Amino acid sequence: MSSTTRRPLMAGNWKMNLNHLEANLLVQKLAASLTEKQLTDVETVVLPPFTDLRTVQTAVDGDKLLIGYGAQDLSPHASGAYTGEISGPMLAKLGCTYVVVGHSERRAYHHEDDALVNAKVKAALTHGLTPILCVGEGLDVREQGTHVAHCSDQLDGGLAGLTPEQVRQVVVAYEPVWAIGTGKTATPDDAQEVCGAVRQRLAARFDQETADQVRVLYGGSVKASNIASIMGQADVDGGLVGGASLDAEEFAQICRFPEHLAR
Ligand SMILES: O=C(CO)COP(=O)(O)O
Repeated sequence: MSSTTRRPLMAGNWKMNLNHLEANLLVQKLAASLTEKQLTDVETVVLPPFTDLRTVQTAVDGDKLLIGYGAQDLSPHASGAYTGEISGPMLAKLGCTYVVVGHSERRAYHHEDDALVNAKVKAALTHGLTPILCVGEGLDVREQGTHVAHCSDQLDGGLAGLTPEQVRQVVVAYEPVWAIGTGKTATPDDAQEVCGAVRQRLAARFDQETADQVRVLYGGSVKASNIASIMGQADVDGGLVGGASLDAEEFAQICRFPEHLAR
């Protein structure tokens, strides 16, 4: 399968930004900025904070918007005495299709290790959510030149114990930590190097069909001005966009990247 048969995915990770009123406005503006064809060609997804999800669901359902949505994290548990946690069944009930798992900010600030990330990937799949499994190296690892091995290890850890059928349900996002929120984007070649290595690793650990089907995103200072060159890479199937997804017009321009490729 070539990259052209994997449907591009642009996912906006809002992180801890926007209240529910601002969320409603942004989703309406985003939908108004994209045509039905554009939303069909490029899967467009927003990942708001938990407190905005019900509002986003109401906007999407009420106006039948072709925008998907999901959460930024989930509990590995389905229910119970886990104060402050949100479960997979709760997210599924709100119509979420995606959930980010193992974002570098959660690995760094909440000490999430590969075992917990793996449990969360499994919880997402059990409850019918598509996990967006994040991998990525810090600057120290990049400078040592061991970034491919580092990301492969995180991939192995996140997908441990899964069948090839389950892995085909997963989206992988390569987000070099040194490029997140820094304005320092990886070059298209940097993105391709690791996204390609992720696909090779999937083929080696599972099978070629699985590797061909899994979508691999790039994230880290993605903007309207750099998305086309990143999407021009064979193994990059989309973007996980932080800061630029908080601006409806900028994110819509990112989602319209095929127009820039055609030029
Ligand atoms: O972490 C990111 C998305 O998950 C990337 O964030 P920025 O696009 O703000 O660099």
